[in-house]
Amino acid sequence: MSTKASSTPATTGAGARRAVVFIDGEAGTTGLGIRERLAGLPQIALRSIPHEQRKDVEAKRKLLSEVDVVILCLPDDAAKETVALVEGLGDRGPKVLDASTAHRVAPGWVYGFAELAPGQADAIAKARFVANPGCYPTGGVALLRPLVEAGHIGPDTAISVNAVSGYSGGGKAMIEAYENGTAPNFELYGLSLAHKHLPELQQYGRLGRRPVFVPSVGNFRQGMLVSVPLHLDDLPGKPTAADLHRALADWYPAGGEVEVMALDDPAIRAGRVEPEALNDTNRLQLFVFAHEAARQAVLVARLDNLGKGASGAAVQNLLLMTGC
Ligand SMILES: NC(=O)C1=CN([C@@H]2O[C@H](COP(=O)(O)OP(=O)(O)OC[C@H]3O[C@@H](n4cnc5c(N)ncnc54)[C@H](OP(=O)(O)O)[C@@H]3O)[C@@H](O)[C@H]2O)C=CC1
Ligand SMILES: CC(=O)N[C@@H](CCC(=O)OP(=O)(O)O)C(=O)O
Repeated sequence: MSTKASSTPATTGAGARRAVVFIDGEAGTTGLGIRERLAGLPQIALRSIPHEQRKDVEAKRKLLSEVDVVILCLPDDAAKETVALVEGLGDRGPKVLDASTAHRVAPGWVYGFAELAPGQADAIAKARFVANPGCYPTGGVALLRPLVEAGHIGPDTAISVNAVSGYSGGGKAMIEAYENGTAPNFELYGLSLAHKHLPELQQYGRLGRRPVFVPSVGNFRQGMLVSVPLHLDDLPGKPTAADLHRALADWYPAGGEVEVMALDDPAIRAGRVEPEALNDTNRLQLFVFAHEAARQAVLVARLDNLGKGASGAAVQNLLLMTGC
């Protein structure tokens, strides 16, 4: 797979070339999660910079010219700096998979949500620059895009998205605050209503109006729920909850990472759902809760913020980008 003459020779037991990958920010929460997942994939060879040189620009530039793909697990500003180094290398530069927020709605970048729409996985496979989605938009876009495409959500429909995340979503600093007991057990945040995930949520959800987005974080390490309350009579064509469920089920192929839960699923019958059931997986579950007589529904997405919301999706994209 490697196309770089100077790459460390990398062969599988069968002698086939392996894709050579550098994770910039490999010691952070997302980087570590990707490394753990890649440990079981012999078709990927990892290259690293010694820890004490991890922010050394020259060391980075050299390694970038020797790998097939760089995965950016960095704060936004640092991600932009590494992208500038890659661009400076021209054709000798690697493909880029950016896990930060820096490029998700930037021109020239492909959104790394393979299940977004037909053809998206192919677009990721062919792209030089791929932006891994945010954890919350992964759930929100997965719920909303099919309903927009089916005409159940119109350009004028007002949408609110509520969500709760495990504290690992805030990276090393938030993990430390929760684990040393200095963070609250639960809090709403983003209440200036300008969370960094709004642009991608609106763009890839194809929402005509800016949604109201209210995230929250609780005292559990990982796991996530994203929910969208709906008044069915306010939607175009006044659909039933079964209509919404059918639109979701028709959109996602059976057997993929996105699973539309049956209307008689135990969680739906019980009227409750918890956030941790998909931890350490790359799966995403979608639920339609409803009170048909009251003409109300609540859509819920469940995922692991570190799985399909970050490192799991990154590995899925890496395999598409390398053809491994
Ligand atoms: N945690 C999550 O659930 C998700 C995170 N993301 C995104 O992924 C990115 C990384 O987040 P996360 O892993 O949580 O963050 P962490 O804070 O856990 O890790 C960030 C890592 O980047 C390193 N770093 C910072 N600047 C540089 C630099 N210039 N060169 C090399 N390394 C550098 C840090 O090292 P040091 O500490 O030594 O400075 C640290 O190890 C962010 O953009 C985040 O928004 C995306 C989806 C979900
Ligand atoms: C609990 C918590 O703080 N979560 C983070 C989002 C984590 C994430 O997905 O950030 P990316 O945009 O880089 O993907 C936040 O709200 O900023």
